[in-house]
Amino acid sequence: MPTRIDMAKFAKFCKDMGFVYQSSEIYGGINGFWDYGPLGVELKRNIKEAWWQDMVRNPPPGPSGQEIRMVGLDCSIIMNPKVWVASGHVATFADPTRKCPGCGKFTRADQLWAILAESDWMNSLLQEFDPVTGKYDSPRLMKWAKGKGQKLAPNLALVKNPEVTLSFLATRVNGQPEAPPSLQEFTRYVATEQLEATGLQEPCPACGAPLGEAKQVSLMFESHAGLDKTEESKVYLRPETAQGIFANYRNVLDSTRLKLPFGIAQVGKAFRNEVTPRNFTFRSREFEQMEIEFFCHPAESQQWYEYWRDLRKKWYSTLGIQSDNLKPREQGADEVAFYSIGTTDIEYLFPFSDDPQELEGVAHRGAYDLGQHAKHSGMAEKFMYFDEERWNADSAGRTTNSFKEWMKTNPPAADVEKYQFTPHVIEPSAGADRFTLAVLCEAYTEDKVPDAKGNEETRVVMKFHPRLAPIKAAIFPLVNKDGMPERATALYRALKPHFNVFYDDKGAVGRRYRRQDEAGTPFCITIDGQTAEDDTVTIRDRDTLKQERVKVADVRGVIEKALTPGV
Ligand SMILES: Nc1ncnc2c1ncn2[C@@H]1O[C@H](COP(=O)(O)OP(=O)(O)OP(=O)(O)O)[C@@H](O)[C@H]1O
Repeated sequence: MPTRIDMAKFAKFCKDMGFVYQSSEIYGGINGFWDYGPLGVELKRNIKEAWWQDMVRNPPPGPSGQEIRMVGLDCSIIMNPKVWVASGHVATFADPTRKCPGCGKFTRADQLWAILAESDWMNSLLQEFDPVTGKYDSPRLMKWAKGKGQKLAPNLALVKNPEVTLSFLATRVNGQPEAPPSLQEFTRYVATEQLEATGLQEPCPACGAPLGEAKQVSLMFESHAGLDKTEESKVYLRPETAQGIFANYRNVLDSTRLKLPFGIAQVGKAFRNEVTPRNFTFRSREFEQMEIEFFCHPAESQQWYEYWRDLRKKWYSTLGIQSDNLKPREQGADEVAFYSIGTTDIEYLFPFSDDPQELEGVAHRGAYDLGQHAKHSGMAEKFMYFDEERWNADSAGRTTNSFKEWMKTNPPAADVEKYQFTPHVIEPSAGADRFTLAVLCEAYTEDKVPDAKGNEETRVVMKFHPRLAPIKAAIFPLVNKDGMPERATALYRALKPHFNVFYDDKGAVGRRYRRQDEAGTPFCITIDGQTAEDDTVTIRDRDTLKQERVKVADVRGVIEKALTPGV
């Protein structure tokens, strides 16, 4: 089984440091909602700003070296509900869900095994199981079944029929000559045996009672606009930012006079009434998306799909995500949406799961979305694109320069589609919170460093890419005398307009370094006795621990260099 991070422990670290807090914690919290603390808000802002800078303001050239034209939008969260009828969300944005007749809790049916693997009773059971050898000790599991198991999941097969379940596990787990089973497989063995031995349904993750049948349940959050709470006043909180872009496609074309291909980007909140919010912020009910709809000629759409798919994967690596942990996966025919010509999920190996999980989907959506809005709005002509440049360029051998006149000659449909068509759309759709979580997981490192006396000590260091680091530099006067605080304050004030910097004069310098390591600050700048003599300071690198003497006037340049985008 892969090494797993204890998400409860990790969430506590994130809380203690001020990265992420549970929403409304003083009232017991609310499932699926999170707040970002002082460090977290800077981290997430840096992520969104890096995305905007690299994808919207300065995307790399296209497949033939051409400039990429991108603009932004900021749409309302509540839109005319007809948008969501046209997009298909009202009818089909739902997940298969199973209700537990025992405790009344709902579970997402298509993720049941993964959810079961994370349940309290499974985690308690795992403590009796040796994940390194993949073996278990039958008497320990028997003791669990008769003790903790009775309390946590009295209906579980292992609790009801421990002898039968254990003999089954002996053949399937200990008897397995190949690799040890994954956590989900192990869970499945426990529950499969339950099915075979007792004829019960799969167990509820919360209480172990047999679950009911799967039913589709809508994920749309509903509200009402206006004081009358009627069917007519019903509105939805947007479940994605994309539809605001499609609904404004014509407005953007008219106000910017952009020509294909071009992209429209939006960053904003989305809401999904997820059946089983889980894995810290990974699956929340309120989250932020960073979405691009890239409109292009149908004949060129495949190359644009490949451009965005490759670029988006590369972007994560340039921000410090190790390539080995990034797993782009082309969706299979069984999972891809019916209108999609191709979809690649860029997945990340989060430490809470043995399977990679989606960070972003890059979808070739064909003409589906614009086609739907053309149909439902009754304004089909607004969604057709006339490619004037191509029409003018292809004038050779034509008797008229007027497209209207030419249409009267009944040209073949394939010829017409060269000039007038519904654009195809490539959609790279990323989650700002999911990437923030990936960045937090990837950055979290425990290493050994020498303490003040030269002894080895364990430090926690958040190895954020400098562009994403919440604090770029911390400034320390070595001691609070001999003019050092004044010089340190002057440097702090000089850097503050440019970067998020932090001034700390409390405690031993070693302690101050540790605090900044935990916050992921790439540079610690110390003003010491020598500063008064030659106007230099030391800059300590968070990762290498190397200290360099640098002229005060050069400090800003050192930080700026580390923040240069690298896509
Ligand atoms: N509940 C959620 N919490 C946090 N981020 C989310 C959530 N749902 C979607 N996202 C983010 O929005 C992106 C685009 O949304 P999309 O509709 O493609 O997700 P999805 O395929 O439904 O995701 P999943 O399969 O994980 O439910 C996802 O890749 C993810 O980063």
